Amino acid sequence: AANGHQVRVWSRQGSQTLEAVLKDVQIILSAISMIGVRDVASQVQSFPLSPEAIFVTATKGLDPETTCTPSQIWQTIFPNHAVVVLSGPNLSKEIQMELPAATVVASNIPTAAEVVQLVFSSHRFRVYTNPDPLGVELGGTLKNVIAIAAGVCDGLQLGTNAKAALVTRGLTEMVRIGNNWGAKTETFYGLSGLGDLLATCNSPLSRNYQVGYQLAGGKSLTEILANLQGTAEGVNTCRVLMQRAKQQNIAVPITEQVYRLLQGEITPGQALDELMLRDIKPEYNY
Ligand SMILES: NC(=O)c1ccc[n+]([C@@H]2O[C@H](COP(=O)([O-])OP(=O)(O)OC[C@H]3O[C@@H](n4cnc5c(N)ncnc54)[C@H](O)[C@@H]3O)[C@@H](O)[C@H]2O)c1
Ligand SMILES: O=P(O)(O)OC[C@H](O)CO
Repeated sequence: AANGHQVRVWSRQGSQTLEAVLKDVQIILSAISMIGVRDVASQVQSFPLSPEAIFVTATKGLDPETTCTPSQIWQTIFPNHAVVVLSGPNLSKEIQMELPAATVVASNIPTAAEVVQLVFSSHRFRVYTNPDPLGVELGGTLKNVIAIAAGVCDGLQLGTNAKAALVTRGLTEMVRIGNNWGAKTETFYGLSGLGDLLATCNSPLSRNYQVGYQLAGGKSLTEILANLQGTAEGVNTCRVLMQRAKQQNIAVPITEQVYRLLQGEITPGQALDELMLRDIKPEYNY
């Protein structure tokens, strides 16, 4: 809107119908929580759309039923439309305050990503294109689980060394999962991977970080989620990821401890011991 584009907003709480909002639009940006993506995408399917309409997805989650990413859901339902992933270190409260930020847009159709780059770029929002939509989407999604662990680390006051080790090994875990999925390694070292990991693992504005921090403070997950403003996607992502890691035989030690903590099977202290006492090994398998 700040760039002079005409913008219409739809939400379940609003007065306008989804059909009216979508009439003749060129870009459809979805920032729905993962839990609602399939349902809303199916509703959109029943409305007439411009054949050139581009879908942009900002959701950072995984479908519990299929382990699909949000863009995969949109692309399956709209095979003839371009789908662009938008993801990066973009804590919404800071964006709202017009603080400077950068992000990444990625699509299998490069021209669609370039259109979205142009539409969203401003003097306060720097947008880069990237040719690896899966890697960009997984960066924003997988870091939420590590952000929960980072919140626990800070909540337990484990220190700067521990946090650096956790975030670095967290990135290695993200790369391992991403590679298994078919994403490119270098994408995870960019804004949508390392960039978003740094933002969420170091900010109390991150809901995922807050979940971890408050778990370390002794609150139950139910209590934390009941009082949280907005969605902490990492809780669902962690469960879906554990399912996929087991199926694909991927080593995900940090995700596994976050999962057991969220399930109430272990305490934050026990999760720490489990990670520290794992078998010693080389840093990388070259
Ligand atoms: N807030 C951020 O900083 C930020 C930044 C980038 C990306 N994201 C991602 O964007 C998504 C939304 O984040 P948010 O902060 O706006 O979360 P939020 O919880 O504040 O808002 C989510 C919205 O989705 C709606 N919704 C949920 N289920 C729905 C359904 N079945 N049908 C229609 N609407 C439904 C909710 O009503 C709500 O308006 C998440 O996946 C998040 O990871 C958030
Ligand atoms: O509040 P969180 O933890 O969902 O993080 C928000 C965004 O993903 C930050 O880029």
